[in-house]
Amino acid sequence: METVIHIHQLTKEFKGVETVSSVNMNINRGEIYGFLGPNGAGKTTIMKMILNLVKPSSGEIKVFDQQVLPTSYQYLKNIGSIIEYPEFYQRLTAKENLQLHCDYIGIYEKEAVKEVLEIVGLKDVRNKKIHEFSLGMKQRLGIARAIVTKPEILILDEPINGLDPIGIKDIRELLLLLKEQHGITILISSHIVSEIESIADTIGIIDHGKLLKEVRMEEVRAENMEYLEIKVDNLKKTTQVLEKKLGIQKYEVVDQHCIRIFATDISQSQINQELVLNGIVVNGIEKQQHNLEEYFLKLINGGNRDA
Ligand SMILES: Nc1ncnc2c1ncn2[C@@H]1O[C@H](COP(=O)(O)OP(=O)(O)OP(=O)(O)O)[C@@H](O)[C@H]1O
Repeated sequence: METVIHIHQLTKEFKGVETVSSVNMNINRGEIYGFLGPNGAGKTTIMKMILNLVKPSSGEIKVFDQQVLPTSYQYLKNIGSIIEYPEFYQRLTAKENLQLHCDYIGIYEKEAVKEVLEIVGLKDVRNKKIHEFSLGMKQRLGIARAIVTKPEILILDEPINGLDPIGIKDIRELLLLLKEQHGITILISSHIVSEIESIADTIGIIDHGKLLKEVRMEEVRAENMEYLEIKVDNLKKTTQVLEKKLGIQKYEVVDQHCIRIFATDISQSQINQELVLNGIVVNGIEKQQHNLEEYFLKLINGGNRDA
């Protein structure tokens, strides 16, 4: 897999306070990287450092194998971004706003504006003035502006923030289309897990400036999400049977009568049978799934405990 953004030991201090601490991240070509963390975790600061808007205190950022230096700007032509809220000229139309942007950055490809308006689904409202636009439409126009230069990377800081469920769905579909049909690598931040759970290929979980985990979504699903929940009358005896008779080590005790078993090849009925054979009353056994929200909260709480 080719890494397009490589971040090594990145640290940022503001007035002696570390807001980003020794962060390592790898964003691969063609993927959607979901950058998850509560407000103030340091997501925007990292995105700004990638875009050379904020200078790192230490550490290294490489984009397409080129180290980002305070004087680097050429690489930015290959990155589209929305950091914080996208601003537009309210009295101009969507098309005029994009044309103005193209003039400003020196793109004279006539078709570019038309093309991106079509991609983001704003072709029919291209001649509407921005003050008539909904938040979702403005976000889509922001993405149109970010991709009008045909960048290979798109960096979006909380693009779904404040949108209604339909707006969220629209943006999700748009991002998948940009990834799948246009091969764009996308880094998207959010503080709401469910917003990016379904589209991210990799997630990076950040809290208090530290990257707690970087993991492929398929790994999260396979390893952490599926579990067997068993309700029993005797916890101690159950853990003994699980460990000694069935060789199961990966389990979690929820309470005195409930245990969760993760990543096991042993079938539900086999486990049930063994427990019953050993005189344990099994009041329930069923397959369940953790959602990413729980996984995320667990990591964040664990991170706080360690801090
Ligand atoms: N220019 C600055 N000067 C001082 N402190 C700053 C500056 N920029 C950011 N910070 C601080 O750095 C921390 C991380 O902020 P950042 O905006 O990167 O977080 P975030 O994860 O993007 O959160 P949010 O979702 O709220 O934007 C915050 O405590 C913020 O106050």
